[in-house]
Amino acid sequence: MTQPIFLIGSRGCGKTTVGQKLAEACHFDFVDTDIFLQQRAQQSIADIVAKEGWPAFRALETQTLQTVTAPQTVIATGGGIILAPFNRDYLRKSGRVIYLKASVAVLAGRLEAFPEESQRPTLTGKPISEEVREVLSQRDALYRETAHFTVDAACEPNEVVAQILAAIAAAKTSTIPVNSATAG
Ligand SMILES: Nc1ncnc2c1ncn2[C@@H]1O[C@H](COP(=O)(O)OP(=O)(O)O)[C@@H](O)[C@H]1O
Ligand SMILES: O=C(O)C1=C[C@@H](OP(=O)(O)O)[C@@H](O)[C@H](O)C1
Ligand SMILES: [Mg+2]
Repeated sequence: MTQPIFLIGSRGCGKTTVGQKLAEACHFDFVDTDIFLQQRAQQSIADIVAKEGWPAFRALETQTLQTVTAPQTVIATGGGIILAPFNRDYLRKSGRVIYLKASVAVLAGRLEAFPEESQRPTLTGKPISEEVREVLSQRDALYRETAHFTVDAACEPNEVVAQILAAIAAAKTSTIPVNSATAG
């Protein structure tokens, strides 16, 4: 299996953390669209959004997604990558897409502990747990329609990696189409 593996899901679900471990486990390269984009732009996401607005960030994100997509690579995306229909289609066509799903309580707990505000400027102006609830209710269906597999992102990172590897391995040996083989 050399297809890229894309990790999608809400802020704080662990895409960056799990992505690094998954890449090590598969002997794949690792790229994070947010880290790549900020290095290229030589500024933080908070600065890009403050100066140019969210649409400018979203355009850079779509460009970055295409630039970093490569075989044998695990790609951690930003939580809003699935907002653009182009990105949703591109992700599904270009590799295996994994939704790291977690509850509002788990996500809000992690984001309150590690807000990383330079990478995660507010999306709504509301307190973290209210924002997480509102944004997840808008995006959950988009994550589900984009993903080939959904995993439980509330457990510890090595366990999330194990779930992803098991889902990919099961799909390889199954005759059932990927979409109907899992919750995703
Ligand atoms: N499975 C996990 N269990 C506990 N903490 C986690 C887990 N995954 C991520 N974290 C922590 O949550 C925070 C956000 O993780 P991160 O990987 O940056 O999420 P994302 O890239 O999806 O926004 C980090 O501080 C990270 O250490
Ligand atoms: O949910 C979002 O819209 C965003 C999530 C962030 O990435 P993480 O999901 O890695 O925190 C980052 O791309 C940007 O702040 C926008
Ligand atoms: Mg991240």
